[in-house]
Amino acid sequence: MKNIQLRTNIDRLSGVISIPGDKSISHRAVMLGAVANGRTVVENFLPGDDCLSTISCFKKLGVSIIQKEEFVEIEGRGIDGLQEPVEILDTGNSGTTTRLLVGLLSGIPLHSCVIGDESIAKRPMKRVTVPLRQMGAKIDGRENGNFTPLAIRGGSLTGIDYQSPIASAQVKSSILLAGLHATGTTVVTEPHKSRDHTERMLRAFGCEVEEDGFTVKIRGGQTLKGTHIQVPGDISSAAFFLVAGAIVPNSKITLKNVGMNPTRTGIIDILLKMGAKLDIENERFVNNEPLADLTIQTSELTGVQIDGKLIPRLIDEIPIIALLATQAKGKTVIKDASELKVKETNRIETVVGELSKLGAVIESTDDGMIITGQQNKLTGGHVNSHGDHRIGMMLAVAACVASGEVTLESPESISVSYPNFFSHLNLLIEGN
Ligand SMILES: O=C(O)C1=C[C@@H](OP(=O)(O)O)[C@@H](O)[C@H](O)C1
Ligand SMILES: C=C(OP(=O)(O)O)C(=O)O
Repeated sequence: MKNIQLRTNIDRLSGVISIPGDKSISHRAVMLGAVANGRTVVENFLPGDDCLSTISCFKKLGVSIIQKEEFVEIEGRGIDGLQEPVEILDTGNSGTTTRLLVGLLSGIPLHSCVIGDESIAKRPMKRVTVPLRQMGAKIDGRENGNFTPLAIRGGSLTGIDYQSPIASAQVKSSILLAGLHATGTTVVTEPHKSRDHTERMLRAFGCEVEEDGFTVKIRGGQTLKGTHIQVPGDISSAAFFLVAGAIVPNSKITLKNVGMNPTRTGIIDILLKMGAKLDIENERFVNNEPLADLTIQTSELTGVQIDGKLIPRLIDEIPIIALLATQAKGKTVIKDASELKVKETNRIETVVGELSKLGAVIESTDDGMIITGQQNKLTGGHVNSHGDHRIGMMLAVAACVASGEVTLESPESISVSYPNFFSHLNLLIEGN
């Protein structure tokens, strides 16, 4: 897509929007639905490019998946029912699809080949191929299985007790999905708790999963029963408008149906700690996942320190938190976030580089960044998403508080997780 001119110098955001489905939960609904017995219906599925890549891979594995306007219907083939794919499984830009799929396929006696786009080809896969090989999976790939394309010959796995060196839901979920097909029990322990959507959804499909602190256990050989899933709105998508509402003058916006899983609500903790005027209403549960409606207003903000166990609870929100910090009083220091270097882009580099172009005072560190809030408008500039959806959306929100013209290169990446992002932003600018 061509460069676009972003809307700048916005004097007010107002209105109500319903946040689209959670990306992590949408992926898992398709994956678990595919290996369940019977039909699974998924409401509020996120039709973002990443989740469409998951659907396309499972269709190639012989699963019938019908996408309708209101829901997605998956005819489960049972735990042993996936077909050997004739074609290569293309996971596009999605790390979640790649790592969870490789875990699931490791346990099934099929040969398959998994490939993604240029960004996926640079993202480390050893974090899953090492434990999966310990379980008995035969996986080949560039640099001894660290990079795609990966060739998998699955089957005959044995449960392991794995201490993960990183808090990563993709690592944990990949091993748990392999563990479904392994003999004995598979145990994963993390240094901090990562998002637990896989555990919650396995239970919604009738599986037993034990949790004790940062340890999760699954017994192999369990069957899944097709179910009805209602996907909550994605808090990682809501984060862009939470920040926009807090920093654009004269704003008050309500975001409906936001997933409030405590492993994901680090952004809420940070907004409140920085002094944001945020109301949480209508709290409820759907399919073992908490939801709420959030109202945010223009706020006086103060810088904070963000580190340690908070990092996995807001890892995908760090680009937009960096923007938030540019509009706060004082310094914000983000530490312990070197995982940012292995996302769709090196997000320490892309956040610091792109926000600097708009006049922000921000510097990178080895494992994070330091932002000195200016409390005045950003400048104009020519910025680039670098093919990273979260960088693209962060820059579109940055433009709202920029005084000059802002041009965005590679805006198309935004459809990876939020295809109707610009229509929602325009609705709030026009005041719906
Ligand atoms: O499991 C998931 O759905 C995800 C886990 C996180 O990655 P890591 O597991 O690499 O931390 C996150 O950054 C990603 O957007 C989605
Ligand atoms: C890191 C992300 O996703 P994934 O790892 O699935 O590509 C993200 O959505 O910010």
